[in-house]
Amino acid sequence: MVKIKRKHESTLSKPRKSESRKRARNDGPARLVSLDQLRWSKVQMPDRFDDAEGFYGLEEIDGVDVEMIEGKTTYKLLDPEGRGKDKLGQKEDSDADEPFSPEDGPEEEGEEEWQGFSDSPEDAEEPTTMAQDDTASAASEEPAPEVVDEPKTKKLKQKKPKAEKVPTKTEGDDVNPFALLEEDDDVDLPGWNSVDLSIPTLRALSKLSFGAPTAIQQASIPRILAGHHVIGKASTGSGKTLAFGIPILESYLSTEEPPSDDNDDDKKQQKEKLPLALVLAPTRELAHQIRDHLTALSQFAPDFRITTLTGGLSLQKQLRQLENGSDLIIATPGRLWEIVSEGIGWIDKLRRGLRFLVIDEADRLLQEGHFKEVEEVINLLNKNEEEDSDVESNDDAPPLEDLQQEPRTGKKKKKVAAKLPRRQVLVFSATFHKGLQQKLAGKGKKDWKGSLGSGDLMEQNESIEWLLRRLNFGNQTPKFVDVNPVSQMAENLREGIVECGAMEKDLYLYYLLLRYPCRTLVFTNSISSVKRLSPLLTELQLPASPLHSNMIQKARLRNLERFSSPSTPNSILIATDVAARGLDIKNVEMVIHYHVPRTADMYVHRSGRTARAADRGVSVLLCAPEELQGVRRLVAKVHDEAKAKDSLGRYNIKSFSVDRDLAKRLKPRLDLAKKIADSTVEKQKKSKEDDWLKTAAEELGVDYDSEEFEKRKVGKKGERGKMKREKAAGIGKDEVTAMRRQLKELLAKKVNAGFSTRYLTSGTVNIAQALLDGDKMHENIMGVEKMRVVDERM
Ligand SMILES: Nc1ncnc2c1ncn2[C@@H]1O[C@H](COP(=O)(O)OP(=O)(O)OP(=O)(O)O)[C@@H](O)[C@H]1O
Repeated sequence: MVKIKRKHESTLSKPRKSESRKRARNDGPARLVSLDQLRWSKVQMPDRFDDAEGFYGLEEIDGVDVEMIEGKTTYKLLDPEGRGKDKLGQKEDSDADEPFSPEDGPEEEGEEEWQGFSDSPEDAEEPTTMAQDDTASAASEEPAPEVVDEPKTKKLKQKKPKAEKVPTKTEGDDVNPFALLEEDDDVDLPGWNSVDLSIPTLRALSKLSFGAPTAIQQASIPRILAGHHVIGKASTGSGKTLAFGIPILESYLSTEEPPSDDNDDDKKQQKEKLPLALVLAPTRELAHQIRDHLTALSQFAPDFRITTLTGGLSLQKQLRQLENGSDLIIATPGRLWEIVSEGIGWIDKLRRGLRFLVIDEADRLLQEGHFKEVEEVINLLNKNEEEDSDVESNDDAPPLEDLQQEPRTGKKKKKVAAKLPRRQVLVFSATFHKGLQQKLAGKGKKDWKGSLGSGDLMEQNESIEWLLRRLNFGNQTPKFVDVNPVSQMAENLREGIVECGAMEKDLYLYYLLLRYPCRTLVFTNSISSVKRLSPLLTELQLPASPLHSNMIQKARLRNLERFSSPSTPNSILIATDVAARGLDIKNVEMVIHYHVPRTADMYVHRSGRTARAADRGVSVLLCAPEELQGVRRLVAKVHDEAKAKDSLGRYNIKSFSVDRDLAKRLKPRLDLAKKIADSTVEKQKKSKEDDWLKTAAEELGVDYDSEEFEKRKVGKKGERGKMKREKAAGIGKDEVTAMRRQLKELLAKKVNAGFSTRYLTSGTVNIAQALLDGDKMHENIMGVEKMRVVDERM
């Protein structure tokens, strides 16, 4: 069998569908046909194949045998099981773009790979149809940027009843029409009355026990539903994901059309599955978390399909999910760029389909190598958009507060908006630098657009201003919604420092983890510190796992899962800033900054992994004396300075009290554990290095002499460090076993001599209070559960 390609010529017109179908019905499984009778399909060129050199218009055909009969070339259509009758002229919905599906057609190269791997439940998603709506929700055009400093409590118009999602594959014709009405009665969420939502969304919110919107949700959702671009700022853990997730789901529900019996091919073509929304997230973990969050939100919209596109997991599988149809795509910029730059037709589909572009953790998206990819993706989406980015104007449009969502009737809505953007851009973060905030709030001298200027991009590559300039807001000024204009920190967070020498950080970290056992996230500034601390704490029998960007993706996700598991309430995650943004892990009670964060924003985001939603939490900075001034400055930036300064004008960050005697008694354990951990790490490193060098030497055909190599390395890394590493790596197996035995004995001995357990009480522990009040509060800080740990190890 061959695959034939031909260059498109108008004379080689394809047979009309009805004609070819007729022929198919009359013919047998394998037939001789003329060239024009074959079902040619257009060869799709990669999206980024800019200079096609005449290749556009190329057509191809599969499943054809070529035979020479009496000097003439004849084409024989292969149809092994006679099923080609349908295939010849009539495409089936599920394989709309493929001449033969892998199941139906002859085996093709690469088919196995295409079947994908099943390492995630996403595989199970089934394709369904989705109708697109060209109109956006109603809104008025307001020239000045609207700023919402306080959450608006003003009630919008009374909620109108909405049509329930039309049942599709799981619910048959014999569904009890009253069942859905009965279920509606279950939704009693008066807290959400101010936001006009459909029944499936309300039911999910009720199931999730979200009785009322958070401030950012209350302020943003009506504006997004009304069709505006929104830039949203709210503290960490305040529910920003649903602030954009709810309007996306509402938009989907309002445009979803009931399945029709219509078999007409052309109409089916019109119902092409296009993605409705794209969320860009800076890290893979965050992308997966957003998916989980929005999957829970859309649990009563079973046909709402979410696809995550993240690096480290199978590209083929993600592509297959995209092909199956996706309403919402959640992507990291790298993987998205990989797909759109090499894939076929995706840029076009995104351009035509997207009604929402969400930039989550906007400022971070521009850091750490994402800059170029974000720029490219935005440029591609913007292409050809500038001219037609707004829908028609309607000067009579009502003001925002009077706007009301159309009832979810499942039918297309009336176009009543004034210059509504065709695609809404939603930008969210907990941190926007103060200058920009002022500009967005219209308090600066220039308006936000004018002031962004056109400076050197490379100088501004970490600036959200650059991003805002690049995003296509069309003629609409985005609404800036800021629900915490003064302090950037979460309300229930207690912050403080533990002062210690730079070389004592390991000791005080161990002290804190042992003294206040709870789910704790420890942040460091480097991967090497994560790699060192994680085995060290493991040797000390603490449940610690590492997380950094050099780990393979599956290990990253596994460690996160382990850290979040309810069965390990005192788990510890040692992480770089890859875990600083967006991660929403239940019951993280303490965040420890082993290294002082490099920026104030990073301090906000790291600390924001605790004290989320209504929970409380504590953020502890391990701070060497020489770091103190910098820390004061850093912390001052994220608080209301006027209130936070002491009489000397310094930001008054609390010093947590620690029992230094007790800490000192922990030192022998720590020193021994360090020796063991260092030896293991160095041995692993050496063996990896040796392996790598041996392989490289083999490939180059040279001899590898590890001693010779070491000699050369010394000059670079320093004699002392080298000797230390060598010593650690040189510790024999027996010695390590002996040290482990010794450590076990030390860990079994109590070090809290003089510390009476009779005061220990059960109940909830307020670690922040305990840290603030110091050791006199021992009796209040450790519950029975915690006492068990303390008894064993202190
Ligand atoms: N209306 C609500 N009522 C109660 N809890 C909510 C509500 N909305 C969201 N939450 C919960 O609040 C927590 C934080 O939400 P989310 O992760 O969206 O915060 P965020 O503002 O995006 O935080 P970050 O800035 O750290 O990314 C989640 O556990 C979420 O389930």
